Amino acid sequence: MFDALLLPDGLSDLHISLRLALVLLSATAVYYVALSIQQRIKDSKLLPLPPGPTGLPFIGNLLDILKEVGLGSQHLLFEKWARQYGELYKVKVGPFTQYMVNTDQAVKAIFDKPAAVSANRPRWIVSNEHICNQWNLLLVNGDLPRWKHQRKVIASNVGSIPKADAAVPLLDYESLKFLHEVSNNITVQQTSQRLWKAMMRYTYSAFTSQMFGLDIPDSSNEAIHYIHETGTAQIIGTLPGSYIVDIFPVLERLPMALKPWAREGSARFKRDVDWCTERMRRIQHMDPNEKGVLVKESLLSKTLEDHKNLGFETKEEGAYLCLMLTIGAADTSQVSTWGFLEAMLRYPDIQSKAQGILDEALGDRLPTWDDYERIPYIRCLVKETWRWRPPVGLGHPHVTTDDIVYNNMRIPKGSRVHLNGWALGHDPARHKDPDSFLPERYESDHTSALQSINSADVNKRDHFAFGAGRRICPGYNVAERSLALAIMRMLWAFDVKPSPHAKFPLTSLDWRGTFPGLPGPDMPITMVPRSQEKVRLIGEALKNADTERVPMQPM
Ligand code: HEM
Repeated sequence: MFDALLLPDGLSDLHISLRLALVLLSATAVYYVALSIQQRIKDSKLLPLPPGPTGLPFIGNLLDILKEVGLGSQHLLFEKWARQYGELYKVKVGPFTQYMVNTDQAVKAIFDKPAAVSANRPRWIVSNEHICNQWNLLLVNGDLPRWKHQRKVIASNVGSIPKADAAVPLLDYESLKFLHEVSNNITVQQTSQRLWKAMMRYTYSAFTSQMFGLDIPDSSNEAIHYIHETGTAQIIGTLPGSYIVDIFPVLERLPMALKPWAREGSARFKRDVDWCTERMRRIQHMDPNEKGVLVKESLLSKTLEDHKNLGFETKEEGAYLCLMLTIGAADTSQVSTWGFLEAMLRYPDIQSKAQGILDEALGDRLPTWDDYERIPYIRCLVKETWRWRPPVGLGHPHVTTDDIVYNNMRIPKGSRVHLNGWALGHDPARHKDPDSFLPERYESDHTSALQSINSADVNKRDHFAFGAGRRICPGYNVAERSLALAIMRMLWAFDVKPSPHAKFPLTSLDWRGTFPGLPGPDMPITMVPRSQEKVRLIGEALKNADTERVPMQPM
């Protein structure tokens, strides 16, 4: 019965191998043709994805986008395309294709539901692999054990409600210092660049205190520049086309001598680790009596005091995470608060209304975080600020690890998907009169950031400022406390008014910042104390806070 398998006379081993190879090759070819037919049959049932704007060969829509970047209005271009092409469109930015996700239902279907499938990041050779040595959770893939571990550390030590509540005393203190600096210095009150710097000190210090247990006492502290510059270099490295090796990854195979990006990136990583380690040593060697409770509560102290260093492979990685979290938290919080001031500048009636509500609820008492629950209008202001001026307006890209089919359209495995945050917040189908700042639109929404993000009905989500899916910002509970407190205290203490050289009508594009759609330091505002009594109360409150708290060492 095995005769058929016997070799006919005259067939050499070579012939047999050739025949076998031929059979294998044909089988593979048949297999791939079958697969491709199957995919085509599948695809034929799907609608073609809206093609998106037409672009030039190879560079795609890069020129259109760069032109708008020059004008500071790239978010408006992506918004315009969303209105033109609908829920989902693709755009070519040089050699990269980006899928822009423009409706809440599409966000749910692409980011939330298949969360594990849309949790990776693009490959950023310079930014992720060299500058950050794959230690920065914002840049690494979602299936990396380090990402999972760092998210766990953040959830249990920084991001949960109890931990966010534990950070309120730091926010209290730093916001008080900000009020004090502004209310006592007429030059700061009247110069928007000085106000910007004072606000930067405030948000940077709030987060270095929380992460490192070290604060930033004044705006000239070198740490502000260092942190800002480090974060900027990392983000620039993620922009399409910043580094040639991200376009042609094969270049990464060159010897080190021919890879300046790798040498410079690794040197930067070493510099950053040294910077963090120096601060770690200071905390390690601090006299225990000098360590106030807030220092002990910092993420760095907890990492050092835990006998397993919170599970980090090295203490240095823990210290580095403190820097990454400060980078993620400080600028976004600063520009959120600055965006709120833009609203107050342009909507004086809303400012007066909010001040009236606060005055009625508090009299002349300084607002605290506990007042947030008691004064629903403040929640409306917080939500409206993040809808109107989302700090990450074009989303941070996720990469898919499998095909995703949405509304009969297929996003192939390996695609870059962006939550088009600005377009979503300004979608007239979602928000009536979307370009106006109207906190009243949230009057019947009493949800916290946490509740809204977890709302089963995506249509009820307040906004998408924190992203979506598995990579959603882990700091939203802290961010909500930070913005709410800043809003209450600034409204209580100051009138926001146009500066004498403001050009009318006020147009955001005249004072654009580096975050798309958000105002920068040239926004023509002044902050005038509402009364001398308030200035006195601020001084008294800061004096009491200084006596009660063990001073922190500066960064
Ligand atoms: C106004 C405040 C903030 C805004 C608007 C904001 C927004 C965002 C956005 C849009 C993302 C990307 C989400 C995605 O990929 O879908 C993100 C990621 C992140 N944010 Fe925030 N954020 C804020 C504050 C904070 C704070 C206070 C912290 C820490 C205490 C923080 C830590 C992070 C980290 C670590 C990531 C990376 C998460 C990952 O890739 O897994 N952020 N944030």
